[in-house]
Formats: sequence, structure tokens, C-alpha cells
Amino acid sequence: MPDTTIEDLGIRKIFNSRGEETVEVEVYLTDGYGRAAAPAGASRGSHEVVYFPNNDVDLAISTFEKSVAPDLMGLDASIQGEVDARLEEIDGTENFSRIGGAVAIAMSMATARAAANALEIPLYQHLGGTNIRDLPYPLGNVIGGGKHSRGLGPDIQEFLVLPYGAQDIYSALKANIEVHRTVFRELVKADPSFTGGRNDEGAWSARISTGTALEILSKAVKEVSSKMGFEIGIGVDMAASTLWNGEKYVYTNEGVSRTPKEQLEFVKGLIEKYGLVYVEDPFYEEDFQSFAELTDSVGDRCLIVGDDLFTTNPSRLSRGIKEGAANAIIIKPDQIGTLSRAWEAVRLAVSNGYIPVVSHRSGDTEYETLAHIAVGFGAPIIKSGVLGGERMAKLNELIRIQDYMGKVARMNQSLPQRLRR
Ligand SMILES: O=C(O)[C@@H](CO)OP(=O)(O)O
Ligand SMILES: [Mg+2]
Repeated sequence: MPDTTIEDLGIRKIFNSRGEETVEVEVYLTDGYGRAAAPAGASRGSHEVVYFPNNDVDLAISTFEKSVAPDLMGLDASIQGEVDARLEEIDGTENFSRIGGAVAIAMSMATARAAANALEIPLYQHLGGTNIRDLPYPLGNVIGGGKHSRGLGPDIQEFLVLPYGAQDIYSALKANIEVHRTVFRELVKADPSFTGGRNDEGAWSARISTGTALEILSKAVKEVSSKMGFEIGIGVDMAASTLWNGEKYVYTNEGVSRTPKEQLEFVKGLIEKYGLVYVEDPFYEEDFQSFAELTDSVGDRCLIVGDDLFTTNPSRLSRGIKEGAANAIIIKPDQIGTLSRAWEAVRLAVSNGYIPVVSHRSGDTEYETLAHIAVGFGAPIIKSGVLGGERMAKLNELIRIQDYMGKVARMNQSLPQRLRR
């Protein structure tokens, strides 16, 4: 057996896909090595862990070198829970505000990577076991708006595609890319000033309304779906905390404001009119009540997904489950700081019939780690864009994982089962 004792640790400052500073951690084992880096969000939930103490990357790095790393030496990297628990202990706060959540998640992921390398198994297998054979459906951002487009595009942050009828990962990815391409052709017609610009996540950035975005996306999906021969659904991430002003949801582009009641009717109307199968954060991050009302009325035909609402936090998810607030949860390991906590959220979600959606951040890294996390955690959906180097790193890794699995590989059937009901 290889020796997976942590012998040495390193940390450095690198840049994420948005050009922001982030941290990369290196883990040296007696018989192995692993490395990982932390992504960052633009529309962050207020219950996420603190990225860097005092917002200071350099302070996070010196804290790691002085008071985190020495305490981790000698631990066994193959026992993920122990390393993660030690990180929490060293930090001593609820939200990693002392050592920084970005450092914690980079350390946590690098540990898993190092152990998998030492054991000579793929990371997804180290995380999920040898019986893993299900691949997640890729959920991709096609048209961007909201905070991701400086408020100049549609008010809704993301218009998404989900090819839930695909039989293999390659066709699923191909479908998303075809939809992205088809939408480009339509945007050129709809917005004469459209330059072909894309936002941080590779989604098209055009000055169009929410209605136009949904019309264009629906049309493109219909076309690609009949060409590819399987079902493709559409959805949105409303990131409604960014629309909420304390009283109403403000749609700047549309020039209207909506009360929570009006917001509920508006979202229901969109689900009805466009047959949306996925709606993320339709209300601001404290409004469990409206989430519950929406889930109650359309949860049988649409995934109602909490991102800022839950922030991958098991105790916020527990509350959501009690109140019937959603039927799916975004899992962003960086929101909660360790793989163990993210895994706890996944288990809680699955045992209560919630679909876990493993997700990237708008400022991501060139690492492919997220693909292994999604597969290892058995998530039916991975949200990682459609195009862009840092997105492709994860999506292409799914193709490799499918190849590695060989004949037993299959798409996670719990998703189409749920959506075809
Ligand atoms: O809101 C979201 O779901 C994400 C990713 O798409 O955006 P950000 O990383 O900016 O929080
Ligand atoms: Mg979101």
C-alpha cells in the first residue's frame, strides 16, 4: 500500500479565469502529490464562507504557512474527513473567517487529489467508490444577464440548457454547444449592436429582454433537439438576491418592480409559457416561504433550485427540507469550505429527494477537479458552462471519465425519470 501521510504543503497565489487573485495548494505525501485551486463567485450568497480573512489573499497565505500547514503535517490524506475536520478545528469559526474559505477548499481538494494519485485511482473513484458508473447531465449557461452582464443584458442572470434525453456525455455536450451556436445566429438578428461578446462564463452577452432571450433559447433548443433526436430542456438562474432591494424585485432592463407575490406569479408564468425544467434562486436568499409556495405549485414538473438560499450549507438545507422550500440544491464546495461538508449536503439532499447540482463559479480555474466531484458525489447534474477553457477543462474531463469507465458508464437516469414524470 502506498504511504499517504502528508509530508509537506505549499501554497501560492495564482489567477482565476476572471483575472482575480486566488490560491493554489500543493500537497506532498510520502508516496504521492496533488494540487488544487479555489474558484470565486460574482453573485455570492451572504451565507457563504469568507474567502480570505480581511479580504486579503496575502494574509490568507501567511496564515496558512504559519498556523495551518504545520498542524496538518503527518495526517493521512486518504482519510478526507480527518483532514477537513482538522481544518475546521484550526480555523475555529463557523465560516472560515480566520484561515479563509478559499484556502480551506483548495487544501481539501488538493488532499483528495493527492490521495487519489497515490492510490493510483481516478479522483471520482476515491470520492465515490468503485461502483460509481453514473455521469451527470451538463447544465450550461447560454445567454447571460443580471450581475454577470453589468445590468445591461436581460435582468435574469443565466439562461440555461439541459440535455436530459442524451444517452452519453459526448452527445450531451455536443447538444449544448449546438444550442450555444444556434443562439448566436439568432442574437445577431435580434440585436444589431451584438458584437459576439461573451461573459465570464462564456454565455452570450447581448442587450435583449428576458422575453427575447427565452424565445431565442426555446427556438434553438427545439431545432437542436430534433436534429440530435433527444429531449433538451431549458432553465434559468434568476439569482434573485441581486434583484431584491429589500422590498421588491427590481428589473432594471424591463423597467418594472415586482412584489414577492408578483414575483411568484411571474416565475410561474415563465415556467408555464416556456416549459422551463429548471429554475434557480427565483427569490432572494432569505425567502424560504415563497420558495415553498413555488415548489408546492410547480415542483412536480420543474426543478426549483436553491443556490444563495442554501449556500451548500447542511443546516440551511435542513431548514429548506422542513419547509419544503425546493427540490434541488446547488453544490458549490467553495461555498462551504471543505469536500466533507459539501458531501454532507449532498447526502442530506439525496436522502430527502432533492437533486444535487454540482456547480462551478463564474470566476473559475483551469482545474478539472469539479468533474470528479460531480461524478464521485453521484450528482445527476453538473453546472459548468458550455464554452471557455476553464469550463471545457471540466466538461472534457467528463468525456475522459466516461471512456475510463468503459461499457458500464451511463447517464444518471434519476434526472430524466424526474423530468418526464
Ligand atoms: O449564481 C451562480 O450560480 C454562479 C455560477 O453560475 O454565479 P457566481 O459564481 O457568480 O455566484
Ligand atoms: Mg446561482
